[in-house]
Amino acid sequence: MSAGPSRAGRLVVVSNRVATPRQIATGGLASAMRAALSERGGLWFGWSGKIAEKAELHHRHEGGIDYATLDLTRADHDDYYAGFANRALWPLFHYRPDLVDYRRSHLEGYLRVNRLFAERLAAMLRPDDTVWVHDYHLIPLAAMLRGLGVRNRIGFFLHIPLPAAELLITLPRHRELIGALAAYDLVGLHTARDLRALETYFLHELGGALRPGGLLRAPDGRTFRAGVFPIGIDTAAVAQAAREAAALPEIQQFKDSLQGRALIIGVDRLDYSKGLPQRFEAYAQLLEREPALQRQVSFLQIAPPSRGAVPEYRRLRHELERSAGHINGKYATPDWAPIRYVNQSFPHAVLSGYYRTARVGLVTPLRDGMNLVAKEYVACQDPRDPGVLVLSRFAGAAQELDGALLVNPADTTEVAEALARALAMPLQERRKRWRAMMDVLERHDLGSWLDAFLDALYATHPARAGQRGGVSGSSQTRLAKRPLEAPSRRHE
Ligand SMILES: O=P(O)(O)OC[C@H]1O[C@H](O[C@H]2O[C@H](CO)[C@@H](O)[C@H](O)[C@H]2O)[C@H](O)[C@@H](O)[C@@H]1O
Ligand SMILES: O=c1ccn([C@@H]2O[C@H](COP(=O)(O)OP(=O)(O)O)[C@@H](O)[C@H]2O)c(=O)[nH]1
Repeated sequence: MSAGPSRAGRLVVVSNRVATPRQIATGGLASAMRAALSERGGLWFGWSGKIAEKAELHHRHEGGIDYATLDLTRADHDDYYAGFANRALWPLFHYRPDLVDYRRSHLEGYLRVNRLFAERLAAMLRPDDTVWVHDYHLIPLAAMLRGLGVRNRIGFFLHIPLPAAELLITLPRHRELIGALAAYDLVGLHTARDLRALETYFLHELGGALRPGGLLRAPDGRTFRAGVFPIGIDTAAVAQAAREAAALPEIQQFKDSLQGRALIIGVDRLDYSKGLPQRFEAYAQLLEREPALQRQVSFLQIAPPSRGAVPEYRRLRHELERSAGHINGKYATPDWAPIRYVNQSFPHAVLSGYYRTARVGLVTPLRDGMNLVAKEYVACQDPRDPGVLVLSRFAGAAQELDGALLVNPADTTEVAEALARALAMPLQERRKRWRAMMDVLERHDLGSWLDAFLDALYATHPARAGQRGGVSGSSQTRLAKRPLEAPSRRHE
């Protein structure tokens, strides 16, 4: 626990995805915030995950956390979540402008839901609450809260990459959207590259200024702090779970099924940002280049379906089914299947056993904000006989885990070579690389991430009323009102 600035009042976390204690949290944000809040208590506000006739608010208290979750109507879900958030912001921020499907009706829905969140949340806030908003679904939330008169400290954390300004400017109305970040007191990002992108954008696109001490100044005079806070995992707890997992019957059975073969593991939501088709191709190349490895290795890819309402995700699912079928058809023998491709999610207790069993953790996203799977894989290893992490240089985690074999995921030959090297790596080198990574994970765990962000947030002065161009002014009004006044065109 930090000895930083005083933390009086309640912590209110706001995120689109909320994970209650009994759900499997497939997604790093939900895993991390659940761990964070269960330690400190507080209120978690967000989408209930349900679609209903009207936006009803549900309250419950469980595991020391107060949950307030809101249902979404079908139209709100489709425009805000499956639409603007996941067909415009997600692909653009992951450097896939080719996949952006921008529609004005989606942006309107996005703003409508942000306003709904702001109104419902404002009614629940106490004067000394500190609000922590998460991710790209809710960028304009603080601007809208300020417009409703909320003066509390409000922080924001972006869990995904922030792309270079050249890409951001392709988003219609980017100035109002990205400019709305100035309504927060603190904006946190995973890497220095993301922070550079934010500073460059504010400087060159918005005409703002950089001020000493990590302060950014918007053209209307508002200032806010921005900083790099790489998210961590609960390293000690994850390592402990992995030690205990060996006793689970499903892990025993799984190990038996390998019949002594070396395991390569991948664990990812079924998302095009994770580079799965390229990963399958790299594995096929490995089998082709190193025939001696055939029947000696097994690749387990866990890929729980994600965002099935978005067509690009459905297409990816079909593509991977074809690819896994093709590779198995080409190389399998009656008693060996090269790929075990599983569209199912597993609780952390079981996953940690799979991670520990694997000789290689294969984490090759084309872009990723952080990638907690990479960190979990390392934390789950047996220190006496650790596996090797093969990691994309485009995951935020690569900035910290330099004991991994770093690869360009688009270069499938390079990935195949890294796999061969990982499988053949002597014990001494494996130990050295693992120790270097584990040191980082022990020093910068989930608790220290929370402390660092919250200390920085509590150290800000939420004297919003005194600032020129308060958010109840220009940018909030433009953002919230104009699209809602535009005629609703559902099928552009
Ligand atoms: O809520 P979903 O649409 O089901 O998606 C799951 C989450 O995916 C993204 O996670 C990100 O956060 C991780 C933790 O910081 C990070 O390691 C990872 O690189 C990111 O992709 C998304 O940002 C979350 O909002 C989603 O809940
Ligand atoms: O079957 C699964 C698959 C994934 N996860 C968790 O989902 C998170 C994925 O986070 P990551 O940052 O790697 O990527 P994201 O899905 O958030 O983009 C990790 O904590 C995984 O352990 C899980 O609990 N069960």
